[in-house]
Amino acid sequence: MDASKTSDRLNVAVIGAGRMGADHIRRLDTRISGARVAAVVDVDEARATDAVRDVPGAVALTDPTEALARADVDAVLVATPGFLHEDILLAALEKDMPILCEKPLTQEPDSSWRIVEAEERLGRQRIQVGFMRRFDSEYAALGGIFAGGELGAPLMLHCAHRNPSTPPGFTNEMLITDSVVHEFDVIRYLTGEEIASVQIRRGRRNSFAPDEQHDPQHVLIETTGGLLADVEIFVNAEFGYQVTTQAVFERGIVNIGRDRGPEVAASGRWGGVVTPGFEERFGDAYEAEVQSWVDAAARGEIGGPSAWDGYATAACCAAGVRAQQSDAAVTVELNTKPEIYHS
Ligand SMILES: NC(=O)C1=CN([C@@H]2O[C@H](COP(=O)(O)OP(=O)(O)OC[C@H]3O[C@@H](n4cnc5c(N)ncnc54)[C@H](O)[C@@H]3O)[C@@H](O)[C@H]2O)C=CC1
Ligand SMILES: O=C1[C@@H](O)[C@H](O)[C@@H](O)[C@H](O)[C@H]1O
Repeated sequence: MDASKTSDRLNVAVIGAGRMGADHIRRLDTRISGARVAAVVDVDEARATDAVRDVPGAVALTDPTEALARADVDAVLVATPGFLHEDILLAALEKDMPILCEKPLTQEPDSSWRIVEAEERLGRQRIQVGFMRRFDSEYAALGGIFAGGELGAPLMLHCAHRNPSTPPGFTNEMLITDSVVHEFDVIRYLTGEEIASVQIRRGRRNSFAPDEQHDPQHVLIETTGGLLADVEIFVNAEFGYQVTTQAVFERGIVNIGRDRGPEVAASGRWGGVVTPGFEERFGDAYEAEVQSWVDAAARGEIGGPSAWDGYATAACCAAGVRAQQSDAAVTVELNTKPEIYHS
């Protein structure tokens, strides 16, 4: 018998050792309890080898199916680009393994729905989607205010999502499918409502943005309960990384995500530090997300957003991509939620 299987630890294969995968590998190796990295898979062999160099007992592979077939692998963390998620997810579901899939679940509603159907055939939820904002302490506190009702009914949300720059190949559609997908998730999470429609206005364009992108864009969202939300998505903002939300309630306003930290007065100036990227802004949230997944896997459960959440946000993204073509609001089309996702 494989010795690692006799331990209580979850033996994780991380698929994709790029920016996010490498970060998750470090986290699993050093800060998460109850799990170990058993394998790292990357088509770029050197990258896989680099990633396991300091991880005791982990093997470097180039083929995801090889990892899934190993006796010392019993869970999968998917961190390849979104367009590759479907095949890996279907193969891991075949093995009935706990899966943490980086967002997006997949890039289109049809492929996301195929994942939901595969999980439904399995009869239980196995996939947790990496919408880490739900694990951020400020979003959680805001969620508590929504649920508690002490400020009355929520009326509006004003969101800003600013990235310093985009990697090569970041298309105009990806402003929605890769970035605003997070706002679709948190708006659903905070309100407990699905999103009914998406409208996009493209105003003045940042001349420093890559030619293929119209950056920034203004996304207008209405939930099924009539709450209005707006999102400024600005992905070449240069100055740093910023994700803010202002929630307007009947009896108060709540702001989250403003850069805080030590305010230093020195050399004739005062001020703080701008957050450079998502790793710094959401480091604690990623850690809580992965720990929640590991803990839930030991109980045969998932510990966060589900494949349904992945599907519903993919449907919002599809509406958003259509909305980029005109100024009209586009209705979000959703299939009926399967029984296994009703808690
Ligand atoms: N939750 C969050 O805040 C964030 C989530 N992400 C998500 O994480 C995922 C990965 O994004 P990044 O790390 O930024 O991408 P990346 O491009 O830095 O890394 C992707 C890695 O996957 C590898 N790869 C490509 N095809 C493969 C295959 N067939 N099998 C195995 N490995 C393969 C590449 O060689 C590369 O090392 C995406 O789904 C992205 O949306 C990314 C950034 C932040
Ligand atoms: O998920 C992420 C990236 O993939 C995406 O490109 C960024 O816009 C988000 O801020 C980050 O959290």
